Amino acid sequence: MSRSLKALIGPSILNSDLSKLFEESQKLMDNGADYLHLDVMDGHFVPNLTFGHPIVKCLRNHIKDAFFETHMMVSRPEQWIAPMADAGVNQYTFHIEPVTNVEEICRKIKEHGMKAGVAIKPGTPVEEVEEYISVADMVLIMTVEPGFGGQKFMEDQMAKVQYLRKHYPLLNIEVDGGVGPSTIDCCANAGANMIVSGTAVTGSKDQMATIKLLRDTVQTAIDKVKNTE
Ligand SMILES: O=C(CO)[C@H](O)[C@H](O)COP(=O)(O)O
Ligand SMILES: [Fe+2]
Repeated sequence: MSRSLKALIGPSILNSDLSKLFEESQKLMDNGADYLHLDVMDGHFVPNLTFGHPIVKCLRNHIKDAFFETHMMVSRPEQWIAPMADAGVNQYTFHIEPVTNVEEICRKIKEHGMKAGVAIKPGTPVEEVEEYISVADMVLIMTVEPGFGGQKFMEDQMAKVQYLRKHYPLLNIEVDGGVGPSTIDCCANAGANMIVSGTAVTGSKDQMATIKLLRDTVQTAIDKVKNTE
């Protein structure tokens, strides 16, 4: 049986009311999110702080069945693998920029029962992440400088997505930053299938409709390519 790509929407709770992390997260799942994208920042790799594994573990105690992806914007990704696995994380996505042992980190993530995602910032060439595709489960192309929610989508990053999709038809490619109804066509047509959307979803009056619009747009683009093969 051939494997096929699926459109998946993972809202980011970064810009929501974090004092209500559980309620906000549950609401997103109830409104049709496929997974939750949890932005972890260490104040060193990026100039901002969010939360770490103790909070993720508390969230997991209240939300048993959602797929949790942690987007690790940290200088020492290796340090947090075991605690995040213990916190119930399903996918550990880290930036390749601050480390030299990407393969080893991916191996360790998998040994801890999680999927491994490799991420690049806008200034990092796509070739630098391409060499790790065989050891990773997903590639994240950032469409803003990591660190803050609510920034403007960087359309020029779509060339990286197009390149990866052309050469790796079944690769899970995620985009993150400034993605919403006004930029989703761009992402879908370039070939992204995993969509992180923060402000556009959490700030929307109708979360369910917004999540559906994002998913339908991406799935339609995937099906179109499938039908021309
Ligand atoms: O990783 C991130 C920022 O570093 C966030 O996931 C991202 O910015 C999502 O928020 P928005 O859709 O509002 O841009
Ligand atoms: Fe993120």
